[in-house]
Amino acid sequence: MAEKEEDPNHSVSGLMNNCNTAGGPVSPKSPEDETSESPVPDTGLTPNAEQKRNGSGTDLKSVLVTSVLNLEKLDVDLYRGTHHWVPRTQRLFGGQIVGQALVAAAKSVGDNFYAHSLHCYFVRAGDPKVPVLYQVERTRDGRSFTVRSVKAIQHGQPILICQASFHMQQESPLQHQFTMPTVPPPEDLLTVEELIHLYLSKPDLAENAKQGLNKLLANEVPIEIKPVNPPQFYRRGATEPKKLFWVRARGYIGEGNMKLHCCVAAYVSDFALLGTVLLPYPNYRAKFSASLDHAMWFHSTFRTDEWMLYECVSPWAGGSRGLVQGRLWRRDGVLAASCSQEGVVRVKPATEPSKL
Ligand SMILES: CC(C)(COP(=O)(O)OP(=O)(O)OC[C@H]1O[C@@H](n2cnc3c(N)ncnc32)[C@H](O)[C@@H]1OP(=O)(O)O)[C@@H](O)C(=O)NCCC(=O)NCCSC(=O)CCCC(=O)O
Repeated sequence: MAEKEEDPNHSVSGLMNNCNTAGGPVSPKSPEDETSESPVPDTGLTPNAEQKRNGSGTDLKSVLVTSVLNLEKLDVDLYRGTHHWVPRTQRLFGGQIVGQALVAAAKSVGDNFYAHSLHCYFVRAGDPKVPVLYQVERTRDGRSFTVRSVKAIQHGQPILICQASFHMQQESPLQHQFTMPTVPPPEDLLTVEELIHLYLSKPDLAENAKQGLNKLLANEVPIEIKPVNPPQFYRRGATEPKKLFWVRARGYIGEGNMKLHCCVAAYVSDFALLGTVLLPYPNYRAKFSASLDHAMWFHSTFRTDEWMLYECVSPWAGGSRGLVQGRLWRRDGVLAASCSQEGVVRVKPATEPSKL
C-alpha cells in the first residue's frame, strides 16, 4: 500500500534539497512569508512571499501572477480570465489559455496534489476582444491521482478542452533523465530585446525591417528570452529543426508554490515552440500556423522566474502539420518538464531573405 509521505519534490524542504537554480540555493520560507500582507490579488495559487529576487533588489511581481493567471471566480468551478499579451495573429496565445485552464483545474484539488500532466486541444481560435470562461469538471478524485477536465469558453462555445491530472508524490527507486545539452550560460547571451537593438543599429537595415523590429520591441511579452544561437533563432539559413533558448518569466514570482510555477511553465511552453518546424525551410514563411494540441508533463520542482533552458525539436513535419517536442531544463541540469505539440503550418515561398 502506498504510504503518504512528505513530498520532497514539492515541499519547501524538497525545494532546498533539489533546486539549485540561478539564484543559488533556495532558502527556506521564512515565517513572515506566511503572515506578510501580499500586495498581489489572491489567485488562490499565489505565494505570500517577499518582494525580492535573489536578495539583489526589489522586482515587480510577474504580470503572469498579478494578471494573466489571476482568474476571477464567478461560481463554483467557474472562472474568468483576461488577456495580457496578444500575438500579431490577433488570436489568443495558446500558452495563455493552457496556463489559465491549469490554474482553474488546480483550484479544485487538494494542497498536496501537484500537476503531473495535461492534455489539451485548441478547437477554436481565441477572441482577444472578450474574456475567457473556464468551466471545471471534477472528473475523479482518487487516492493518489486526481483528474480534472476544463473547458475554456468564448461566445458560448469551447475554444480549448483540457484534461489535467494531479498526483500526490510517491517515492520510487526508478529515477532517470536525459542529460541537459551543454550551452553557454544565460549571463553570456543577449536577450531578444538586446539583439533587436543591435540589429536596429545596423546602418544598412531596410526600412520595412526596421518597422518590423520596432513592432517586436513594442510587444509586452511577459517572458524574457535569450537565444543560444541568435542567427538560427531568427532563421538565417537552413538548420536542423532544433532550437535552444533560455527563458524565464519577467518579474518576481518566488519559490515554494509549485502549483503556480506549473501554470507559468504551461504558459511559457507554447512560446516559439511551433516555429521549430520551419527551421529547415528558410525559403518558406508561415502564412497560417496554429497549435492544434498541447501536452505537458511536469517532472521536478523549478522556478519559472529563474532562467530555464528550453530545448525544442521537431521530429516530423508533413501534410501541413508539424510535431514539436520541448524540454524545460533547470539550469542545474534537472529536467523540469516536457511537452509535445502538433500544429498546422501552411507556408508560402519567402519572397525576400529575412533581414533579421
Ligand atoms: C486549427 C483550426 C484553424 C482548424 O479549424 P478549421 O475550421 O478546420 O480551419 P481551416 O480549414 O484549417 O482554416 C483555417 C484557415 O486556413 C485557411 N485554409 C484552409 N485550408 C487551406 C489550404 N489548403 N491552404 C491555405 N489556407 C487554407 C482557411 O481559409 C482559414 O483561413 P482564415 O482563418 O479564414 O483566414 C481551428 O481548430 C483553430 O483555430 N483552432 C485554434 C488554434 C489556436 O488558436 N491555437 C492556439 C494559438 S497558436 C499559438 O499560440 C502558437 C504560438 C505562437 C508563438 O510561438 O508565438
